[in-house]
Amino acid sequence: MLEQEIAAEQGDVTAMYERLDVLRRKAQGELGRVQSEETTGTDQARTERESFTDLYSGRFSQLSSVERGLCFGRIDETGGDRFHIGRIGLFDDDYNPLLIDWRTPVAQVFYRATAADPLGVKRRRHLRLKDRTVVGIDDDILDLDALGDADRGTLIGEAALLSSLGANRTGRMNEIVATIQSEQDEIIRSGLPGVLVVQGGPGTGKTVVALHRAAYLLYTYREQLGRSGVLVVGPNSTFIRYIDQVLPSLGETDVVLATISELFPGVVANASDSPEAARIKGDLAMADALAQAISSFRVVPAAPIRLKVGQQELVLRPDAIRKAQKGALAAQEQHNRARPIFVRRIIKTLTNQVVERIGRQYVGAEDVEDIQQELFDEDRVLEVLDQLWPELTPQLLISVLFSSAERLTAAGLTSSQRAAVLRPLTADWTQSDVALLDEAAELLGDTSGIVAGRKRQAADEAAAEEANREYASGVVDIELTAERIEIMPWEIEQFRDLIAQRTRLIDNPVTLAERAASDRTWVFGHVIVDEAQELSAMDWRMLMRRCPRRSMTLVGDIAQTGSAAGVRSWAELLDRYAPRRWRSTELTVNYRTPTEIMTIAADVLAQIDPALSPPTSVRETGTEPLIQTVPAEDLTHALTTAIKSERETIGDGRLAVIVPTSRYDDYAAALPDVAHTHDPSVLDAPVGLLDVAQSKGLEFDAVLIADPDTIMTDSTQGLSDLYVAITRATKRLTILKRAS
Ligand SMILES: Nc1ncnc2c1ncn2[C@@H]1O[C@H](COP(=O)(O)OP(=O)(O)OP(=O)(O)O)[C@@H](O)[C@H]1O
Repeated sequence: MLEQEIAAEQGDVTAMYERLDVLRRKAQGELGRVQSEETTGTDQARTERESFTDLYSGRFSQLSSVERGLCFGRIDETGGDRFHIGRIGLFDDDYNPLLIDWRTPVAQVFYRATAADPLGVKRRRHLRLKDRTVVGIDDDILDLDALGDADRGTLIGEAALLSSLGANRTGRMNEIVATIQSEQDEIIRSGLPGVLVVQGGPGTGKTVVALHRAAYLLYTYREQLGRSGVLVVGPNSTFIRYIDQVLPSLGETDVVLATISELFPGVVANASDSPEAARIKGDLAMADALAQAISSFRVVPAAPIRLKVGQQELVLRPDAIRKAQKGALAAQEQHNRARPIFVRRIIKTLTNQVVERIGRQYVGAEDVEDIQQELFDEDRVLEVLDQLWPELTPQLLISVLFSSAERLTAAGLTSSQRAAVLRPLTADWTQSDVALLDEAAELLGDTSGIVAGRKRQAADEAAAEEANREYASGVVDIELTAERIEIMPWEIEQFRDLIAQRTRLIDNPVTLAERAASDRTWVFGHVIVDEAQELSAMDWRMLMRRCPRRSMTLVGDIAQTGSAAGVRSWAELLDRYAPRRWRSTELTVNYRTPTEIMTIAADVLAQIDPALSPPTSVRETGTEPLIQTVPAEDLTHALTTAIKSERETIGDGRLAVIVPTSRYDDYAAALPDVAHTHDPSVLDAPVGLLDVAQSKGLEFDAVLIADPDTIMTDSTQGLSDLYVAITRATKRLTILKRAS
């Protein structure tokens, strides 16, 4: 019976792969033809060729990325219809569906139907393929009477799920289209508008669900999101590397993946703040402090300023300066934008003095303009203007502010706050500086040089845009009429854009993701934040600017908050930024950490907050965690021995050694043979040495925690840190405690 079923499935699957091969060959053939065609050598001909190349190579790589596990499911409806679900939609020559894309609305029942609520589905079938061969099928009969166990209602395709969860980790996150669970699917397909908060304990799939949601939204709202892109924010660069293959493997590339440290273009924020400095700099009070700091740069001197201009001595009195300042501020513009008003007023005051000296009756309107221009060009005048109202860049403001106790006082910081944040003028940027730079940019506005440059660029771009659109439309029409290209109806607009964009790219070679990443004022169509609990109030202020529509997905776990400046309550955060426009949901099943390890994690969680309960593990491994206490002086030796024995046990799996941040360098020196955090290969290496912050969001087959007591005392969030460390393991956990 089973063999017959497998043989029947094989017939369908073979037909799908044959269709895939046909489409691939077509795309490849078109690509080869376009590339080998002679062009007339003009810019336009080159543009046209590059656009065709992009179209066909994009299609070819999308068709290639779906080779593995092309089809993974089948739905049999009660009405008798049935269809296969897979990574991509495929049709035969008569447009009959061979395979339905997992993101389409029809595919939804595959993930949602449960025994309790079958949604018109009689049977859900999971197919397992090895290369192009069907090697297994696994059926859920969604008939309540037959199943008779309502508790099994939420988990689907257990065999398929459990076999994927038990597999060794590769060091990179994988997509999970074949085994998305019902509670996860609801989140993935939740509508685009508003803020969706996904709270969930460790290993509940928050990250993987957020990434599949990005792929779903880009597919479903392509028109809207294709132009604005999606921003995915993760906790650190190792994590970004860990997830960066998931979206491309789902065929999506219009996504910017970044850490908070990377959100101010041009700034690389590699240094770290002390927890106290991070807390102060992350507090919302910094927004006012920066506004005050900026106003302290606008100076009204106590005594008149005397300026020697040519042969004359001009005088700027404090009350004239005050008046000019007041007048400029009345315009309610940002600091740099209001400066020209101040400058004009001061120049006018000085011009009047010159005119008075000459005698008003001898000076005509043109002479007045000349005098003004001369004053503008006078170095001494510019110097005074810069003292009274300097043009400021965000970088200058923040570096000067944090290196000057006097300016910090003017900004309203207390003496203990000043002591925590004061640093040298040339100190490296830290992660908490980024939101402050962004805030400063908002308060300061562009400098005059940037404004002039932007105006020029906008005018050039508008002219080029118009020409491009016209040209692109012409090319598409000619090509279609001459039947030189085969283009699907839904690709026509995209192709027109591609040509228009390509023409532009001759001067300006950037993709949407690159443009978005390099523009501080870029507005994203959707923003996804992972480990959202770690962001400070100032980080949120910055992120909200990137998404004024408030279409966001925030995934996180308050119990895992490691940052002293992090989120304590989603309601508190979102009632401020998206009142009545946010909704929250929870993931409750832990797919990563087995029951045996979660029992230990649960004890730590109870100490964080007795009201919290850990997610339920789907798996047991039968292997209890090992907890050993060793004398302090033997810790490194015990660690080396444990690493060796764990490596032997897990074979080609991955091992993480998680150590206290304060002792990281000591352990790094003692363990030269394991990959360290800043080593780009840390994810691929068999053993990686990490502290808790760097292990956030990652997972490993085995985890070795050294000196948990120091992890707990290293930070005010020590218990949460330990909870994070314990829950990184998919199979084995060893804890080496230091004897006191
Ligand atoms: N439906 C699923 N099918 C297969 N694997 C899944 C599924 N859901 C989650 N997983 C796997 O479970 C593991 C944990 O998922 P993920 O990292 O997204 O959890 P998380 O909630 O972000 O965890 P943490 O908060 O601890 O970082 C990953 O290996 C993920 O691929």
